[in-house]
Amino acid sequence: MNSMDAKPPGIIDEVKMVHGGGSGDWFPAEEIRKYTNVFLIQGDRLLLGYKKRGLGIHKYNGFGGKVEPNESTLDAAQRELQEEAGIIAPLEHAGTLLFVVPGSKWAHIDIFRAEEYSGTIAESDEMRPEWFNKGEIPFDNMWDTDRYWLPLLLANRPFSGRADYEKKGEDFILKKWWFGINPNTVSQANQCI
Ligand SMILES: COc1nc(N)nc2c1ncn2[C@H]1C[C@H](O)[C@@H](COP(=O)(O)OP(=O)(O)OP(=O)(O)O)O1
Repeated sequence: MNSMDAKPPGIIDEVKMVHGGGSGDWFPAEEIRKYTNVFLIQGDRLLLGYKKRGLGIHKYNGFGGKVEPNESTLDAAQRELQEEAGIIAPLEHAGTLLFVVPGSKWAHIDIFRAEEYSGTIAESDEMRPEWFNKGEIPFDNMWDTDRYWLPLLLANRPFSGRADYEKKGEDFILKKWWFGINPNTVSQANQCI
C-alpha cells in the first residue's frame, strides 16, 4: 500500500482515497473549531460567494462560517446561508473537510449542498453571490483543494478529506492533502473524478 493511501489522522469516516498529494508528515493535532459551508446547485449552475472579508478573503467559496456554542451544525449552516446570501434552503450533508494550519485550531468544516431555495439571493457585508456554470468554476480563485472535492459534491458523492496548509504572511501554502469517498455509495462521480 502506498503511504498516501492510508487515511490521515482526523479522518474517521469509512472512505478510500481518490486524491492525495504533497509531502512530509501530517501536522500535529490541535483543538478543533467547527465551521459550515453551503453550496447551492440549480441545474447546470452553482452559486458561489466572493468573500469580501475575513478568512479566505478575495476567494470564491460556499456560504458559511463558525458554529456558535449550543448551535447544531445544521442550524449554523442555515443561519450562515441566510446571513450571507439572504436565502433559506433544505440542506443535505455532502462531506467533511479538516483544514489544518500549524499553531491554529483545526477547522472541521461540515459541507452541505442544496438544490432548492426560497427568498431572494442578496449580497451581504461578507459575500457577493455569483452563479457559475458547472464547467466554468473559478478553481484558480478558490481554496487550492476545492478542485478535488467540489466535483464530488456536484456528483452527490459523500466525501471526507484533510488539507494541511502553512501560513506565510497572508498566504496559505498547501502542503499535503487527502480526499476519500465511501466506495459503497452509489456513484454518479465517474465522469468527474
Ligand atoms: C482548505 O480550506 C478551506 N476550504 C474551503 N473551501 N473553505 C474553507 C476552508 N477553510 C475555511 N473555509 C470556510 C469555512 C467557512 O465557511 C469560511 C470561514 O468562515 P468565517 O471565518 O468567515 O466565519 P464567520 O463566522 O462567517 O466569520 P465572522 O466572525 O467574520 O462573521 O471559510
